[in-house]
This record gives sequence, structure tokens and C-alpha cells, in this order.
Amino acid sequence: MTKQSLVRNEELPVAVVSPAAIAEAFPHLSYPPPRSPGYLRCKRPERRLDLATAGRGNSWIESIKIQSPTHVKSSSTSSASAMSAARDAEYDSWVRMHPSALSNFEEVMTTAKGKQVVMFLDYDGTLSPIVEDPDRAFMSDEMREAVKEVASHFPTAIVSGRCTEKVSSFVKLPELYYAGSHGMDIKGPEEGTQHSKVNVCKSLEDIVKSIPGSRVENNKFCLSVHFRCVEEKKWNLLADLVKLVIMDYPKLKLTYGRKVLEIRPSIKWDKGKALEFLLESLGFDGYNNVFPLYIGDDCTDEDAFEVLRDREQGFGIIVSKIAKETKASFSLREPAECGDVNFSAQHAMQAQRSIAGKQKLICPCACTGSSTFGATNKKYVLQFQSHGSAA
Ligand SMILES: O=P(O)(O)OC[C@H]1O[C@H](O[C@H]2O[C@H](CO)[C@@H](O)[C@H](O)[C@H]2O)[C@H](O)[C@@H](O)[C@@H]1O
Repeated sequence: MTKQSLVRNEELPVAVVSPAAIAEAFPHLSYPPPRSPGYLRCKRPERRLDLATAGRGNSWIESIKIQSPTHVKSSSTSSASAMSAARDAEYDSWVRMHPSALSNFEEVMTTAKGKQVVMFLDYDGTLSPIVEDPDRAFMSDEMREAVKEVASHFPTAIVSGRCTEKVSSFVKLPELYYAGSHGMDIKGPEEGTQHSKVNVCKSLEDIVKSIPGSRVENNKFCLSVHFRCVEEKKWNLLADLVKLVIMDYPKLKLTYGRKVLEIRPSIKWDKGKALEFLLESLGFDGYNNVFPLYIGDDCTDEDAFEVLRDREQGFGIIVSKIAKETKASFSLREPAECGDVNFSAQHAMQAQRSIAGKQKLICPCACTGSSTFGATNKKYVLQFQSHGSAA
């Protein structure tokens, strides 16, 4: 077992940086975030599948492949390494526009200094790795501990496409707020939606039987039709069958995420609305000393990034290993880094309090390993020590 301490390194500069100074020193932190370079720029992806064009065009498939790439084995080693080098170069260029939230964590927290941080976390692909079986997308104990720690310092909400019951059974932290079905579990949908959904769910379950690998997941106010395990040549057929089913339900709309088709009520409700609703419900609306951080990986999280960007409040952080158009300001490569950010956020707040009180701080949480956060020319060094040794 280990314990850790957060100490101020006396040899390091301690200047308190104002947001204006940060904006000058770190142009990538300015709002709104700079646009991606031209070759990455595209119209905001229209995620809603248009029923009128059922069966025509593959643009949605291309978009899905970009959002959720599958690792393809190349027959030739040289072409595989050329493709990998091109992807790396594209990612390097993208990450300059959306810098790592981990490497820039001190700047993020400096901007948040004196404000009430509110943490919003997507589930799949953010807190849990993407896996083939949606019923087995478990989060690790380390991640749970990281989220628990951050929630002990800041109001924390899980915002998921899954139903509240399911996502909370995965997260297993009753102290959190949950916004399931893309936020619709916070506030119930209109009368009648439930009845339609039961019929649609049954019809969808009937059709997926004809497409091997596909499956329906009932997310209470939304339905997911998964096709991660369906061969690509059947994707269009599956989408057409799904479109046929929901054609009779004008109050439902069809959208898509990471190898998933999502059927939801046509009401204007998304993760951005859920974020606004939660901020308001928690009593944080209308205060400019509130600093929401929203971490997510999917195109559905873009609605929340957009809200933060439009409000010029807090930061959106995208979890992605590949370059993609986003409204987020920062990035993380994978869910594991999200745990590091959660830990860093609460450590940084503890550091601010500790330094204000001129006292050394011993973090209550148990972590393994050793690390620093921020670069060594920055203010704080996070020291991990063996249990019982001097701080
Ligand atoms: O908003 P989220 O919490 O990210 O939920 C969005 C969808 O996530 C789940 O599907 C995704 O993760 C699965 C497990 O890793 C993966 O198999 C699937 O391909 C992904 O799309 C969930 O099962 C869906 O119901 C959610 O709508």
C-alpha cells in the first residue's frame, strides 16, 4: 500500500497566472478553441439518419468508421507502417489544436482557480474501454476510485446514452448524479413515448435476428441497435430495416454513435441540454465562478462541448486516439488518462487549499506508482511514497 503527498517544490516558479496571461502564453487555451486545420475541417457531422434517403449513400458509414476506427491488418508491412506514420502525423497536428488535458492540467486548474468545478463524465469510451459486448463494458476499480475521489471534491455527474439504472450499476457510486438516456432520465419524456418504445423495441428485436452479430439494448428512454459485431456489408441493410421500423413513429428519431444506431424521442434533448439542466438543477446556473469540465469520447458528447464553448465556461475534453473534428478544447488519448485527470483535479484543488493554508498536504487516497503532474518547470510535483516513509 502506498500513500502520496503533494508538496510545493521551492525551486520552481510560483507565479499565479491570470487567465489573460495564460491566453497569451498558451494560445490553444483561448476561447473559442481554434479551428482544426483545413484538411480535418468538415461540416458538423449530421448524426441524424435521414429516413427519406433510406438505402442511399454511405456517408454515415464513413462517418462511423472515422468516429470508431477498427484496427485493420495490412497485407504489406511497408504500407502498414506508411499508414501508421500518416495517422501519427495527422494526430500530432490535431493534438496541437486540442492539447492533452493531462500535460496541460496545471493551466486548466489555474483557469479554474477560485471557481466551483463541476465534473461531467461520459461513460462508454471515457470511463470504460470500448468492448464488443455492451453488457461487459465494465470500468476498472482504479477508475472507480478516481471518480469517487473527484466526486468527494466536486459535484460529479455521469452523462450517458445508457439508461440510468444500467450505467449506475456499472459505476456503482451512489453519490454521483446520473443523466441516462442522453439526459432524458433526469426529466421524464412526454406521455406516450414509453408506449411507442415498447412496440419499437419488439420490432427491432425481431429484425436483428436476421442480421448476425446485431443486438438491441433497451436504454429505457432510448434504444440502441449495436452492429460492432456485424460484418460491414450488412450495415446498410440493418440501418434500412431499422429506418423502416421507426418510419411509423414520427415522435422518434434515429441517430448514431460508435457502431451503434440510437432511437430516441424527437424532442430537442441531448447531452448539451442535460449538462445545462444539471448545472441549473444543482444551483450552479448564472454564476460565473462555476467551472464545468466535461469529458467524453463520442459524437453525442459534442453537444455538451458546444454548450461549454458557447457559454465560454469550463472546458470540454475529448477522449480520442485519432484526429477528429471537435468542439472540445483539450484531449486525452484513452480512458485510462481520464482516471489520471480525475485524480489530478482533486489533487490540484487540495494543493490550492494546502498552499493557501501554508501546510503540506497528505492525500487521503491510496495510489500506486509514482508520477509528476504538470511539467517539471511548473509549480507542483506530486510525490508518491511508500507507506510509512517520510513525506
Ligand atoms: O454516452 P455513452 O455512455 O458513451 O453511451 C453511448 C453508447 O455506449 C454503449 O455502446 C458503445 O460501447 C459498447 C461497449 O464498449 C460498444 O460495444 C458499442 O459499439 C459502443 O457504441 C452502449 O451499449 C449504448 O447503449 C450507448 O448508447
